Amino acid sequence: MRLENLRLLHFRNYEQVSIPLGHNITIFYGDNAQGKTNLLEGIHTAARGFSFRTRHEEELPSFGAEEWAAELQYRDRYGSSRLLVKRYPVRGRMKKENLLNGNPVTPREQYGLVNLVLFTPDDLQLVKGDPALRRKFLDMEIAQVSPVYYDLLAQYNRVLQQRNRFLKQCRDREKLEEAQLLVWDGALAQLAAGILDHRLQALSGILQAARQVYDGITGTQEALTLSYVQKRGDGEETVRENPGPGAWEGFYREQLRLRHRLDYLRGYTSLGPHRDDLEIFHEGRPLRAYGSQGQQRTAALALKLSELEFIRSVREEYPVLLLDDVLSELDQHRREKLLGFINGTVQTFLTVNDRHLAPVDGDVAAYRVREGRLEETP
Ligand SMILES: Nc1ncnc2c1ncn2[C@@H]1O[C@H](COP(=O)(O)OP(=O)(O)OP(=O)(O)O)[C@@H](O)[C@H]1O
Repeated sequence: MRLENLRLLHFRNYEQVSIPLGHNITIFYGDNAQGKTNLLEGIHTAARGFSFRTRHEEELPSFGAEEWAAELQYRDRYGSSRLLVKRYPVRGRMKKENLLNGNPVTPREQYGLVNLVLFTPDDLQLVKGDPALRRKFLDMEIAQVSPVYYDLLAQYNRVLQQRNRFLKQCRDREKLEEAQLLVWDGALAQLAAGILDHRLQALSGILQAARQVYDGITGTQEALTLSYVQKRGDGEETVRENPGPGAWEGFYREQLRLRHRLDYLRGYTSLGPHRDDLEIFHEGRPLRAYGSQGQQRTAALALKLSELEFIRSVREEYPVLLLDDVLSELDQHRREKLLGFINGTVQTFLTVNDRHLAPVDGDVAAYRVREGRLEETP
């Protein structure tokens, strides 16, 4: 997968820009608040159809503008293509179009077209931070290579919202309507089972890839392990086996039913993939509790880089890597490992304050970014 060109129109602090992206590594460097991240956001928005920084698309047009567009030219093993995402006013309303080579694409179709791995300083919190970060990590990784998983997640979230809404209605009426709740349980159980099965299947590939990086940085051997933890509302359980979606569906039906009262009192669904977590261990000890900050960051780095191998193993080509402001957060040893790992294998776009923090050579382009203008430098 190679990105070839990015065009932005009235996007953030770019009035109009066209940037050739064909190099192995492209570095956007400069002072704070100049527009470096806006460029990665532009790539992401054109590729995926949405920003990674905000859900509020009214923030994207340049100040004073209403319409904006982001266009990406890329090449994969099927040839060259063009993705265009634009939003503009029509009769007082905003209209958004997502086009692949001029033809409309749905968000689902678009999601897997350009495989991207995005790494931001927030991801360095992957080990210690909120469980939602680790769920998002898993979900984004799997959904990119599996449209089935993408659908399961979308449907699950919809049914979960409906079940939660129903629980709140019951609470407001002070009456638990079990028969209706069982109907929601059935719909949710089937989707939850599919999600859990996909996650557990993906996990061993992710671990294998993450270990290569982790061992390479720490000089250990298979020190990193992962376990999948089911939060069950009234406790938690490590999942050690995967009996398959049929068995999980039965499990969820039963366990959701047993939690009717608890869920009614709380007004939300206390069991399911939306509550689960990943526990990350170094030599058998949870890194979250016992790891040094360095170990935690190394594991986070290894897990993020595992996405590259995981996607390649399924898609047979590397995704593109977007590194937003991560280099300055890593010490020299980890920085060198990271750059050594990507250099020459993965097309990478990175932002950094100081050009010297990215001492890469080969097929590299560097741009100094100043107030939404780019200047190519050696
Ligand atoms: N919709 C918009 N229109 C015009 N300018 C915008 C818009 N949204 C953000 N900006 C400007 O973009 C700049 C921030 O850009 P960006 O987040 O890319 O910074 P950066 O160069 O990555 O900085 P840092 O190194 O601090 O992360 C700010 O000057 C901000 O005012």
